[in-house]
Amino acid sequence: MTAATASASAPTEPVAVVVVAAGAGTRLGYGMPKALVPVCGEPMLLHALRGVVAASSARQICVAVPADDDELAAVCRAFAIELASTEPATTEPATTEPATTEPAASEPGATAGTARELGAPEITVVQGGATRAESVQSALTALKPGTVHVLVHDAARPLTPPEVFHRVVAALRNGAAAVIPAVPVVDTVKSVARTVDDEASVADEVVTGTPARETLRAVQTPQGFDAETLLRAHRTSQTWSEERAAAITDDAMLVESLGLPVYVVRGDARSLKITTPLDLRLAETLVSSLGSPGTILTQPSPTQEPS
Ligand SMILES: Nc1ccn([C@@H]2O[C@H](COP(=O)(O)OP(=O)(O)OP(=O)(O)O)[C@@H](O)[C@H]2O)c(=O)n1
Ligand SMILES: C[C@](O)(CO)[C@H](O)COP(=O)(O)O
Repeated sequence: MTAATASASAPTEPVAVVVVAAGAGTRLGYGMPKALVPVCGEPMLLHALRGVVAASSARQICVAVPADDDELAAVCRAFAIELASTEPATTEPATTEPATTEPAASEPGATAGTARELGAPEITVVQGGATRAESVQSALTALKPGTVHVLVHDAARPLTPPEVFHRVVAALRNGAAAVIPAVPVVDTVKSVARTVDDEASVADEVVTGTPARETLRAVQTPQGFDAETLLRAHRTSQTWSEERAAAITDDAMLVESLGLPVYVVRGDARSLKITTPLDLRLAETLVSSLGSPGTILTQPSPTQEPS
């Protein structure tokens, strides 16, 4: 199916959301995994998970946490309980499998059973890897069979408004195999090179070019994919050299490398990635003034251009 021929009224397909939360948060500098750092008193991951649930009808949320983590897995367990106490019961028959036969949610591949029994998305916890791409790969191995669409979302973007998820899912349902949210770049962007010899005493870098700004976008998450395509893209990247693999900064570039189109939908300034202490302060200001992801649904973005 192509984007041009797909029908907007296509039936909904099973969606899973991968939330990557295994990063160290070195640039934030809190001495703990970034996803655990509190945003207005609650772990960043919890804000992100609430945002995913408020926005999407995912049947599974697969969270990649650091290998030596207990605390983020505990956040996931607590969230599954929170969901179970707020979600209406499903019309599907409840599983007869007792929750106690499932592995604890802190174990790789573990599922928090309570939420599943009540029709909320399954929360699955896996061990992340040394890089973001490896964390995604680990989560992909734990997807439920039959998953058709996968969204990959950064725990470090805890304030992504639901509309962004909706745009991504709509593009998938309209036939895209890969779709990313993005915003225009506001600064003039330069390519640079390290200075050498005499120039090095003048400055560290020198400009090599100025790409046309109208053609540039700052890319956000969730990035959405046809599940088979994303799996194929990650499998292919596992054959890449260490140097090439180290340069992977998002999932879309893996699909690009397969020669497939990656479509772009409008992102949102509120979907900022918390990377530095200044980003954290900004996020806290946004939560204080607009509320948490589940409660900022109806607020227009202060920086959004009219659609
Ligand atoms: N090995 C890794 C590295 C990153 N991530 C996740 O990928 C997202 C984007 O990464 P980034 O913001 O760069 O987070 P960190 O890697 O934690 O940041 P830093 O480079 O400052 O350590 C985050 O949600 C992060 O948890 C991950 O799951 N596994
Ligand atoms: C995936 C991403 O958030 C898109 O902007 C970004 O590329 C992650 O980059 P990082 O290197 O993990 O900070």
